Amino acid sequence: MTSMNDTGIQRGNRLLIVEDSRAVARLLAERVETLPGIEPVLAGSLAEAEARLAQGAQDFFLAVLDLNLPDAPDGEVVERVLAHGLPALVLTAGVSDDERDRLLDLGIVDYVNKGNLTEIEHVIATVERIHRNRRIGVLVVDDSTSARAYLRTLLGRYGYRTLEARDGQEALDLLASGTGPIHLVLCDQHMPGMDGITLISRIRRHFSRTELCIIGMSNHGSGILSARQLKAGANDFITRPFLEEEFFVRVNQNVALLELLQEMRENANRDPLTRLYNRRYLADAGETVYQAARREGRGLAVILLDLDHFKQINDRFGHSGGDKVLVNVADCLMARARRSDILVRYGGEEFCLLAQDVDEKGALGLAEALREAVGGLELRLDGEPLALTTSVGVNTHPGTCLEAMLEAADEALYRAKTSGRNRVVQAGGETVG
Ligand SMILES: Nc1nc2c(ncn2[C@@H]2O[C@H](COP(=O)(O)OP(=O)(O)OP(=O)(O)O)[C@@H](O)[C@H]2O)c(=O)[nH]1
Repeated sequence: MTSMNDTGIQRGNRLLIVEDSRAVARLLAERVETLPGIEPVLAGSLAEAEARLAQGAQDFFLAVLDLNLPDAPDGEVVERVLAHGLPALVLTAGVSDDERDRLLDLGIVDYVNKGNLTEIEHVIATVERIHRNRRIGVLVVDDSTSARAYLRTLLGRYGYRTLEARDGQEALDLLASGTGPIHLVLCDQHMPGMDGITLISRIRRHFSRTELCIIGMSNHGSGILSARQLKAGANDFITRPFLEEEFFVRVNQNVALLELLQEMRENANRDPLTRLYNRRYLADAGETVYQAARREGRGLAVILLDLDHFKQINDRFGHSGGDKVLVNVADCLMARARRSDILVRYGGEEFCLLAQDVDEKGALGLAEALREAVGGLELRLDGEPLALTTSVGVNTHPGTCLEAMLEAADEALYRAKTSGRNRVVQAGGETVG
């Protein structure tokens, strides 16, 4: 198995813009400044660009280069920048086919006609893509060493992190190990042991289209294979030999679509006010956690918290005041939850924590700590200090299903409310605090 194969350089968030036209440089810099986390650095000449790079080439993740500079009229800047291992996007005022081929052969990311404003948007989209790609893992599965090396070089040009596997089994092992993370699999068809179609269908047994995308690769003339790869679960295919530009368009579009799907899924699972997970997420992810805990005989606790007399806060400070309190409580609970806990906004002013690997004593201790933490929040609304308390229901009895666990915790919470509020009550048990 071959390990992570990016250049190993931790690149920074700076974008080098080498452009002698002040108007174009300013236009680019202003657009780049709207992108979160990217810092544009301007240079008006080759000498200035080299000075910037000498201060720390690794601070930059990409360079946007004007081909004609006062001290480098014939595109000399391209090779100088590429020598630093920095991906380069070239701005031209129109190039001949020969010149374009020469630039692509040098290994630039792309070339763009800077005279055209819509092309400037393409530059911005590419800058954003490459910046994000540092977090995108691509697994290349191919038995040919040279094919893997070629794909790794291409992917590196766009800033992707690349992993390699020599055959289907290595690929499955790598995916199962959780190394990565891996967002895209580029998969050759003809490999010893397991062919591409078999590998694709085996990957799809474990990874949905919202988890990773797959692009199958087959040789020119293999006709029906691409259709079979798609039917097996590939999102797309590339016929070899391919034009590098087509390769990048397909890879980038598939990754962008995956990100969009993941963002939509994330939003569907989150409460928009507090950004905590929502009840729908608890039903999905909680069920998996519940089943695993039952199977492995591990302790599980449901802790339901409901803020006391919350209606009065809304009545006094308005809905927006109430919202601020909910956000503060959510942050407070989040700060105390462990990574393995599932914390959700369960209802209006109700929160649920599903805690793993916890026994009865631990769960009651945690519930009490959460009650105290909410009670200890120093909140002010309209300049007035606000005392907040919460009632808590706890259940550590596994019951027959997660739903039953939640119902029993809810019943305990009801008893906490009716017995005076600001206390923890255990399902089937006594008041704790
Ligand atoms: N500001 C705000 N209020 C909400 C939200 N969701 C629910 N609420 C309010 O939360 C209040 C809940 O009131 P009740 O169910 O009567 O409970 P309570 O006043 O907390 O009283 P007890 O639970 O019995 O202690 C209602 O006034 C809801 O309008 C929200 O997203 N934002």
